[in-house]
Amino acid sequence: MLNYKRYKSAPVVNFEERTWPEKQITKAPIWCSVDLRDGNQALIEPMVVEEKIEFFNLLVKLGFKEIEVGFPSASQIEFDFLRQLVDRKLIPDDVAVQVLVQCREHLIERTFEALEGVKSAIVHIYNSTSTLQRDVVFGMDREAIKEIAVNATKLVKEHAKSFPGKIILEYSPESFTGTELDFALDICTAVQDVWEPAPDNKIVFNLPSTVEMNTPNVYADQIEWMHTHFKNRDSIILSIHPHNDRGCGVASSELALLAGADRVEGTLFGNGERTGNVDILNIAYNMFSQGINPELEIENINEIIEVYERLCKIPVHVRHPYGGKLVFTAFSGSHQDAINKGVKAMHERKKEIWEVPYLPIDPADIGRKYDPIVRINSQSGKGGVAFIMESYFGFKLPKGMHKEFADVIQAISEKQGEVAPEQIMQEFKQNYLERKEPLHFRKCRFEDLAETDNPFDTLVTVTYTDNEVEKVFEATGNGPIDAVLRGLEKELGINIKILDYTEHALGEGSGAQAAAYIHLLDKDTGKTIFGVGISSNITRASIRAIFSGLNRLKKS
Ligand SMILES: CC(=O)SCCNC(=O)CCNC(=O)[C@H](O)C(C)(C)COP(=O)(O)OP(=O)(O)OC[C@H]1O[C@@H](n2cnc3c(N)ncnc32)[C@H](O)[C@@H]1OP(=O)(O)O
Ligand SMILES: CC(C)C(=O)C(=O)O
Ligand SMILES: [Mg+2]
Repeated sequence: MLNYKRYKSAPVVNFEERTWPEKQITKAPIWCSVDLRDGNQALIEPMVVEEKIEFFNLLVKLGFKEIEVGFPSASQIEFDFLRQLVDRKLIPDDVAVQVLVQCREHLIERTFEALEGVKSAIVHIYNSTSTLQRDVVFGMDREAIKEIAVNATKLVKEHAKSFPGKIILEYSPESFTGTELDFALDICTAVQDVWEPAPDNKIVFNLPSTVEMNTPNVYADQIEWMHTHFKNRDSIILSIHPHNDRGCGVASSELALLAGADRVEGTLFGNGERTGNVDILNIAYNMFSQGINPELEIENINEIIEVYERLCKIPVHVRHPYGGKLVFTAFSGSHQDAINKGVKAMHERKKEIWEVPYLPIDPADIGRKYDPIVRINSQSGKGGVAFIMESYFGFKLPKGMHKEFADVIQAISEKQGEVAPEQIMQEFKQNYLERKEPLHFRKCRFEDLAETDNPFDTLVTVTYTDNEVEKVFEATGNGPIDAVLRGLEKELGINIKILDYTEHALGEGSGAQAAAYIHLLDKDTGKTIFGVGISSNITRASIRAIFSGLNRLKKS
């Protein structure tokens, strides 16, 4: 049995004035990527300078205006990376680079050396404020911890005065979620008093869930409490920095945005310490799926995945929201059926708003138009097979035929597992289009009897082979299909009724083929079956469909 008694529940916030449960997200926050710092510091093999540069360029391309580029005082490689960005003029004018540093004098000095030549920088200082870390890491009381933050703020302020570019201060009471709220506010206020921000020169207070310790509603309460208790709130950018220890990083972020946060720090696909930082793409695509502009250029997720996987050397999980290989694919029958109907309804009703069951967004909108929406295995059903036939090959099987053909595919999938679209098409050809034994239609001549005394309007002369023996017959009927069928009934001594007939063009243009589907009833046995034919001539396609159906009847 699990020894759960070793653990205690994290405290909740007694904050009845909360308003976040009533709110809705309506606009994108300020995004700050921490891939090159928090993400990078958690990699088995941290990125080398050239890799960081490629990642930085990707972040710029995606539209990030604030990018934490590293911890330049921590190592030469981190220092050199920032120098490369500056020396190679890789930082666009509208992008602020952010640098992290502990509240320690020599590290702050080294950080400013690294920043030389930067036009706009966010200097991000942090110290841990949680009860646990005050006790076991620092062995200090609240006042001493506060002094660390205040002294560092003074130092940054001194450096900022003589710095030629713009410096914004970001302060993180690290381990905020394990910190008493009154102390978090007290330490932020002390920093605020030293820095003296103003509405046109805001300070960033970043309230991290360094370790996710509770349910997202508790984080939201903590954020709203701070949001409503900060003084001079209009001089503050309230930033969040959720981690994902409980797997709720995205939910925590979304509730924290409702609770008053202005800014989100996170990473692509949630890379970062332990279970990761919050996945910014996930939040952004969630917004997009609700009709909100996420204000990031993320319409080509495949390109993002390619760069991310190559540089971080971490694969995106197949079930990862939006990015995973399987997240837009349905294997199961009822899902496939609903998707098939939903996609059809979208086209037929020319709907502007995307509404397809089981697909929260159109994969094509984020560059995943070649992803299979439907894959066929033994859990699949007739809707899925019909969807493959239409979306891959253009065959709009009549509804009554879905089960007949799905049964053919089901038998195969039960033996071999997944059946690829090409194999489904192959089976369709073998079972319908190329069904030429024992009867093989060769050619047909038509004569119009409309101006004659004949009660029928069409005379056909059909050449076919029966078990490879060539035969010819003449027959009359109302239209070519009726005439051919009457002739075949006589020739073969059978009684056939046409239950249904449909046809459609298979492609654009005059050279396009047509497909004809015929549903036949054998009146003697009561058996029904479909036949399918294709040709550039629709009458020929229909006659082929009759022969296909009769061959299938004979076989069955
Ligand atoms: C939640 C986060 O992700 S925070 C960011 C974490 N990222 C990193 O740490 C990556 C880069 N860090 C490093 O390379 C190193 O830690 C360095 C170079 C910055 C500092 O290295 P060192 O000084 O050798 O070691 P270390 O980080 O262990 O320093 C610990 C000392 O700093 C103190 N300290 C730790 N964090 C802070 C802080 N934010 N502000 C002030 N002091 C701090 C500790 O209490 C400890 O003090 P002690 O020596 O009196 O016990
Ligand atoms: C440096 C801080 C903001 C951090 O990464 C965290 O608390 O997770
Ligand atoms: Mg972090």
